[in-house]
Amino acid sequence: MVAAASRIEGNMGEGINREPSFQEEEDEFSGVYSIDVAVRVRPLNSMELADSQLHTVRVMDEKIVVVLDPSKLEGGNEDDYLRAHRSRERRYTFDHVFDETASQQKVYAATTEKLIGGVMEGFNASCFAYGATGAGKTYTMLGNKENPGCMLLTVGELFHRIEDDTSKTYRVYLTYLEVYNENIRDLLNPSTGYLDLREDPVKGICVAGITEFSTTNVGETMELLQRGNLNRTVEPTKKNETSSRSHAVMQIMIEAKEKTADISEQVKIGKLSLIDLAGSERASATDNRGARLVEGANINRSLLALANCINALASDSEAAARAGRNGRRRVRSNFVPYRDSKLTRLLKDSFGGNSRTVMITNVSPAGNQYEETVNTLKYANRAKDIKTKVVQNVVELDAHVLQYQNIIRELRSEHRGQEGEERGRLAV
Ligand SMILES: Nc1ncnc2c1ncn2[C@@H]1O[C@H](COP(=O)(O)OP(=O)(O)OP(=O)(O)O)[C@@H](O)[C@H]1O
Repeated sequence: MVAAASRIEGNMGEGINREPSFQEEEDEFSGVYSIDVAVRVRPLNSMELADSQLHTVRVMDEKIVVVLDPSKLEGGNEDDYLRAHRSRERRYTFDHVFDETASQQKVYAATTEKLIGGVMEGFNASCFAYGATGAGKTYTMLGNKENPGCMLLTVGELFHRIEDDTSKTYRVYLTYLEVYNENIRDLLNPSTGYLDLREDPVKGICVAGITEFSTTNVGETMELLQRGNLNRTVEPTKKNETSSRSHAVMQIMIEAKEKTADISEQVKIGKLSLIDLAGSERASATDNRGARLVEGANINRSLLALANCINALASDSEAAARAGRNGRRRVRSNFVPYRDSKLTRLLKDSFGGNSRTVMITNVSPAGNQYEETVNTLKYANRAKDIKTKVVQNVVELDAHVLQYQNIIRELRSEHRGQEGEERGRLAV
């Protein structure tokens, strides 16, 4: 089987002169954004060290990543290689590149932290970790007790800022789901079985029947996340002892309302999606059989669908930019095959819609992971070209008042009915 990522074509050294991510409109959060793409290189693990695997990835200026072909390195000095084989190396530029010494805090500060302010102001944002199996996605997104990852650090900071903001009242609730073998399961309430996606004209893509848990502090949120993780589908594979076999999506919804709001005030509703994708993998490299092989095929199917969407969206953005440079208006856009998998339907907003999006690309530096690393970087390089348009989600409070009025009306009529029954009984 060919790894999903291999469908993405990238040129050696492409993107070196890339401008940093930008906002085309003049206001703090709304506007057109390029997807922010970061790369994180994990350290060689104990097995790779015991196996004397070559370290084939170099990071320069926290922006450039260079991958050396291990077949040209065998027996040679890695630094000599750099001088002798400059033309053979693969070199990419990204918004941020973190080497193996980068702390969880550093990765978080450059990626998800900058999404928090917008989400509190009613904007949507997404961060997802992409990479080969065992490359460090779950470590980056979730981490562990000693080194919490982006999900927990983001939630911590979010509640910090909510506490500090005395001008508004906030309501925070969260959902946590997995996409496993093309089925959606609620990780916080797995007894609900498989859930369906639907498109809401106001909320965008929604999972019908998913349980939303209201949360008021970090401790509560961590408990919910831990509970959800116990329900996540994880199996040992040859490449990773605790390989995530599903895509996990945590969504935090934040409703913000001015404390001084009068009856016609507005409610801002922001949504932050934090996504730990399952690892892309080659069946030949993982030696998987039976159920693991079927899972792998489904994982690759959804990642291939994601790659195809990224390709279509990136081509659109390039064509629009070209048309703009030539003073033309581009009218035709590519068909984006979101419907090819549950994952792409679920992430439609994150890529092609109303969301500021950060992609964290995880790679291993080990020589025996060379192909996976290069494929992953090509994929990420393509994603840099995608642009999303971010707008604020505002709901008129009048609509809520109307809802409450309806509820009060129903309760009153129920109460009246009960009173009637009571009177009837007394009269008998
Ligand atoms: N930056 C890092 N520093 C230290 N250890 C790391 C780092 N990244 C990953 N690891 C370790 O490497 C192992 C594999 O990482 P992880 O489980 O995060 O991979 P993954 O990409 O989520 O894999 P899969 O797709 O199979 O679930 C874990 O033991 C993890 O703790």
